[in-house]
Amino acid sequence: MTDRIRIAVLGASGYTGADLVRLALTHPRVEIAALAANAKAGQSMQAIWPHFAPYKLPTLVKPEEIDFSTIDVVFGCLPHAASAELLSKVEGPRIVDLSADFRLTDPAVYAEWYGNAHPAPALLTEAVYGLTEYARGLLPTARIAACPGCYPTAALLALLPLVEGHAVDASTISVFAMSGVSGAGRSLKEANLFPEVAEAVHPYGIGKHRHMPEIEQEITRYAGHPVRVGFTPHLVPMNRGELVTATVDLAEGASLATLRELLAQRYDEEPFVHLLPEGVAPATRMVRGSNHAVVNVFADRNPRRALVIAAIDNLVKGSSGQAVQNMNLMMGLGETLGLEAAPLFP
Ligand SMILES: NC(=O)C1=CN([C@@H]2O[C@H](COP(=O)(O)OP(=O)(O)OC[C@H]3O[C@@H](n4cnc5c(N)ncnc54)[C@H](OP(=O)(O)O)[C@@H]3O)[C@@H](O)[C@H]2O)C=CC1
Ligand SMILES: CC(=O)N[C@@H](CCC(=O)OP(=O)(O)O)C(=O)O
Repeated sequence: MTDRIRIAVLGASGYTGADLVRLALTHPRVEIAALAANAKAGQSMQAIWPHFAPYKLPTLVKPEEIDFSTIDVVFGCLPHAASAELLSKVEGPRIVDLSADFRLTDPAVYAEWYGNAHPAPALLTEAVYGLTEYARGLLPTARIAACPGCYPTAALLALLPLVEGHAVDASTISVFAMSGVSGAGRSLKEANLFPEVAEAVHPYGIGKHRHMPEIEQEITRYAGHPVRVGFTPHLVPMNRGELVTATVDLAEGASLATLRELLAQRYDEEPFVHLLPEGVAPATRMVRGSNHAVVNVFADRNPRRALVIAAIDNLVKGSSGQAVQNMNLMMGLGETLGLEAAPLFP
């Protein structure tokens, strides 16, 4: 009997799957028991990921070839819809899903924004929205952790303390966001080729990005009334990293100092979320390759408004790192295990 948690990673040939494997390799309590892919099943990890050459890893198989009765935790690093479809057949192990399939509590909202009926609506009640810092009480007993999208992770970490503290008018939130190209996954898309993304910034999903209902769902939960948010993502020519700048009106009686105090109170004890010193702007370079998030608040030219900025690595705190953090809590392990690596700089 091993004291190691046996994990299976579905989608290990994709970007989040690979970063999950990278983190799992140095996690003191994890054994990588099975790795799955789709088209790349049958290949070795080293064949498709040269950076894993020094490591011994299981060969990629199809998900249905895995004996899930030998697995403790399954990570779903799969496209939405395929994820819920496959995970609905997995019985026994705890599930940490990185796709969007279990984030939205209302399957009708999911269908509206994702363009397909939810493949497993009955499982939604078993899922906890896994923004770790706000889900600690629920994760130990949850069967499914629905890891937030990368943009919602950054936006919510910046905004929830202020919304929870009623220091801002949540109905005025507008989020300008930027992501590195790995955020779009590893599949070949013309729009993500080097000549298309290099030396350019592309806004996309303008006025209708699928992370809007996700951010709104969580802001609404903490505001206590329905909220609509503005959200405009941009693709920027870097591999990994994500930065969000939220503009918001101050609530009556609140000041910039109130916002700073709320962020300080909420994050002072957090291992992975940090309020930077006054005047220091969050930047993606500060968190690259790590599970850390950095946030800060600034005065706007309009004295009734404020700017809240957050930076994360989309492949770590924005996906695989947060997924490991959630697994640690689900399995009763120390929350920071396997996630202590400092950011890579420069
Ligand atoms: N990239 C990011 O920054 C973030 C991504 N996410 C979410 O995480 C999930 C994975 O994203 P990412 O790693 O970027 O995606 P990739 O496109 O890089 O990888 C997708 C993976 O899923 C596998 N796959 C695709 N279809 C099937 C199927 N029908 N059956 C089994 N395996 C399948 C692919 O296998 P093969 O290579 O063999 O085709 C590949 O391993 C997505 O839902 C994404 O939205 C969440 C937060 C951040
Ligand atoms: C740059 C880029 O394309 N990013 C992705 C978001 C990645 C992510 O977090 O998406 P999920 O909700 O699928 O998990 C997008 O805008 O759709």
